[in-house]
Order: sequence, then structure tokens, then C-alpha cells
Amino acid sequence: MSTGTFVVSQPLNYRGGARVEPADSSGIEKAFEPATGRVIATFACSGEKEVNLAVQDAKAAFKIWSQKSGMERCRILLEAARLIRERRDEIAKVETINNGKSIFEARFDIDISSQSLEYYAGLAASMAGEHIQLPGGSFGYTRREPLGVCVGIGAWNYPFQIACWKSAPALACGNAMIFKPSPFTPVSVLLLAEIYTEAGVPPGLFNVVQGGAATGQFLCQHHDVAKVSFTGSVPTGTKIMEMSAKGIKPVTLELGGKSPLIIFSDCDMENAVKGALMANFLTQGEVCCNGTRVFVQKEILDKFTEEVVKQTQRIKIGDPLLEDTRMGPLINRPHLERVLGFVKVAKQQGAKVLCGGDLYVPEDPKLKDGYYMRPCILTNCRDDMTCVKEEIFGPVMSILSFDTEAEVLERANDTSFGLAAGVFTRDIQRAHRVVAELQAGMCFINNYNVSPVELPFGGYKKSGFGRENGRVTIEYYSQLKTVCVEMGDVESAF
Ligand SMILES: NC(=O)c1ccc[n+]([C@@H]2O[C@H](COP(=O)([O-])OP(=O)(O)OC[C@H]3O[C@@H](n4cnc5c(N)ncnc54)[C@H](O)[C@@H]3O)[C@@H](O)[C@H]2O)c1
Repeated sequence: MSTGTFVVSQPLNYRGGARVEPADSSGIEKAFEPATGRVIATFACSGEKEVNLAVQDAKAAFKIWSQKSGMERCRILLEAARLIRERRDEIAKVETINNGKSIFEARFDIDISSQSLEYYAGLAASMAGEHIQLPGGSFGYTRREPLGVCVGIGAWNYPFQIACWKSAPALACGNAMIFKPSPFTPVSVLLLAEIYTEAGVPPGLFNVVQGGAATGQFLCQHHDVAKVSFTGSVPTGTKIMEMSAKGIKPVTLELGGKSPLIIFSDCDMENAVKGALMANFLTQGEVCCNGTRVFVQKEILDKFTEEVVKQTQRIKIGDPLLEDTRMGPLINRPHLERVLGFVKVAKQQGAKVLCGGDLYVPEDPKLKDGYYMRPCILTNCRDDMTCVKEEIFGPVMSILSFDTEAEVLERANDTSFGLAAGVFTRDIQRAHRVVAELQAGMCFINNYNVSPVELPFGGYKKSGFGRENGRVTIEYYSQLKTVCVEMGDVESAF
């Protein structure tokens, strides 16, 4: 597989353990290779009939799967994790071709994905209720039971990983899942569906329906869907919550962010610079938890800025399938233009562009229609500027200076988002004091954007609720049944 050659001709829906063309459609979509601007797949968006069939199949599979013991589910999930490892390179390449992220990064995503299956496989076997002694020999116990058919709706920035972060805990708990990827990145989740089938899940347990908003709505409104787990923007998250409210369905919302990264003057400068790059430029900056508001204490502002610019200018942009590329193209042309538009507005509002923020045309002629830009550092930023307030979702870092801890905390929290935050300092007391005050679900001390599957991930405020990863996620894919057992006679009040 090399850039400019991949096309998908097989069906992109998956139902009953096989790829299928949808039974009906609500429109046609095209998926692109961002590196070249080529169409790699044309597919029908699933209509209501197809969604009904997917739910019907998932319900049948749920009956079989939910009866299995945790150990039985564990073995199958471990086998699926092994198959992901075995096909790591192929999956990473497909992800790179359809999303644009460098192959170097895509391999990490696939590794985190297989780890997610391994982690929840382990928990599947140890899920248990409680036994509670009551007076007179009576007792109660709790059973942790699955919810039923869960829907996963994904964003386009981590297509395979999002599908794993949702399906691994869902399946571990005994649920079935129907997954709808973003229409921009429909391809890699099919490999996951095939892997689950090969590993031994019942046909229909993990189905894929393709489409955009209309298909997503059919799924959310379906009366046999027990839960919706959504990753995407705040406006869509609001709609998902409204639709789910009508059916009293629980939702997990993993939404956007505008996270602060606070660099104190006593930091280890080399690590802080690396951390700022990690916080801003993975996947071309298209990362929900990115620390795009970089607050730097005044004493080290010049030195930090100089170093961060130097390292940003060294980032190798180009063909994402090449081993030494570290930044590929953005997801599509409209998004590229939107991100460049943010840089333009930032300049109009008084920010200074220290590097990048413009189109990049690689030398290789086959890449000339790709969606590349140079990573951008903005300085002279103020808290009221658009680039500091809004989620850009591209490689644009805004540097802001600050004087005191109290001041920076106030400014860092002055946002309706609350997904992540970071702090670099050598003072351990300050580090813990600051993160305790930060209004964010995921806080990093002296690093940024590492995502071990053992740690819960999710937002505060408008960045959503519910968690992915970690032990706690079991609670979002299961429900507790209490059983009260009488060992004596009924003492009636009547
Ligand atoms: N918190 C997280 O874990 C996380 C992770 C990745 C991305 N994100 C966020 O996702 C956003 C970027 O992703 P995007 O552009 O794909 O987001 P989006 O909200 O446009 O779309 C997300 C998904 O929702 C579907 N959808 C759109 N309208 C719908 C509707 N009315 N009903 C049901 N489904 C609908 C889309 O087809 C897509 O699959 C950013 O805001 C980013 O921060 C968050």
C-alpha cells in the first residue's frame, strides 16, 4: 500500500457477520485520501430500513452473548486483540490513508486500540455483584447486567481507536454494538468488525452502518437502542442528548475542548517544549484534548517561544505513509480552509504569526492536491481573541503570557469547555495544587496527550460526561440489578 493507490470496492456496512450493501439509503457519500485529494470509496448512507435490520441482528446476537460468562467473553476479546496486533501494519496504513495522520502515529493508535481490548477482556472476567446480609437470614445481592444494543457514533480523527474505546467495554459487559463512523473515515472500522467475527463473537454482535447525520438520527431514535456513546462536536452532542432524552437512554458524550497548558518558569524547559508540541501537533492538531492555549510564565516567555518555534519548524510535513513524516494533511479541503481562516482572523485581531499558518505544497507531484498546511505558532494573543476562545481543531498553538499562579488558574478555567489541562513545573506541591483547581476531566503533570487505557478519559462542563477507558467505564455500559431475598415469612402491613 502506498499513497495514491488504495481504493475500496467492497461494501462498507457490516451486518450479521459480513460486509453488506445497505438495504436502503439516505444519500451517497465519498471518502477521500487527504494526502492526494483522491476519492477512495463511494458508499450509500444507511436509511431507516438498514438501521432497523442492524438493530434486529444486534438484538439476536445480544441474546447469545449476554448469556456467556465473563471468562468466555474475555477469551474472545483477547483473541480479537491478538488479531489487531497481527494486522497492526495493515490497519495503521488504512488509517493513515483515510485520515492523513502519519504512519508513525497511526501505529500508536492501533497499539492503544488492542490494549483497550486486552484491558476490558481482563475486566470482563472479574465483573461481579455484591452479597448483602439482611436481618433474619434474609439477604440481597446485586447483578451487574448489560444494557442491550448500544450505539457508538464516532468522529474522524481517531477512527479505529474510537471504535475500540467504545466497543471493547461495551462487549466486555455483554452488550451488542452498532457503530457509525464519521462519513469522512468509513474504512478502518470494517477491519475491526472482521476481526471480532474471526475472534468468535456471534454474528450481529458488532455491526457497522455508514452515513452522516440522518443515519445517526435513525440510530439514536430507535426504540430498541439502549444507550448512545458519542464522540464529536458540542453542537452534535447537544442533538444526541436531546434525542436520547426522548427515549430516556443513557448517553456518554466525548466532545470538544480548548484546553490550557500552563508552563511555570521553574519547569524543565526541554520537557515543557516537547510537551507543548505533543499538546498541539499530533494528528495535524485535530485532537479533542489538545492544549492549544499555552500559558507561559513571563520570565521564560522569550526562551520558551524561541525553542518551540525552532522545533515546530523542524516538523517534517508530507506523505503520511513515509517513515520520517511527522505531519500529514488535514482531513479535507473545507476543514483546511476553516483552520487557515482562524489564522487569518487571529492576525486581524492582533496576533503575530511566528511560523506556519499557511498552505504547504509538498514537492512530490502526487501530493499537490492534498490538504497540507504548516504548523502555526501565534503569539501576542489575548484571552478574548477567537483563536484563544474557539476550538480550531488544526495545528495552531496560541501562546499567552502570565505572571502569577492565581491569575493563570482564573484564565485557564475561563472557558465553557473542560476536557483536558496540563501543567509543567518542578514544584510538586504546586503541580498538585494547580491540577486540583483546574476544571478539566483529564489533567497532565509534566507531560501531555499520553493516553494509557487504564486511566479514565472524559470531560467536564461542555466537553461532555461519562468516561472512556479505565475501570469506571464498566459502569457506563452496564446496569445494576438488586435482588432482595426473603428467608422467612412475609410480614404484611395489611
Ligand atoms: N472528547 C473526545 O474524546 C473527542 C475525541 C475526538 C473528537 N472529539 C471532537 O469531535 C469533533 C470533531 O469531530 P467531527 O467533526 O466528526 O464531529 P461531528 O459532531 O460533526 O460528528 C461526529 C459524528 O456525529 C455524526 N452526526 C452528525 N450529526 C448527527 C446527528 N444529528 N445525529 C447523530 N449523529 C450525527 C457524524 O456523522 C459523525 O459520525 C471536535 O469537536 C472534537 O473535539 C472529541
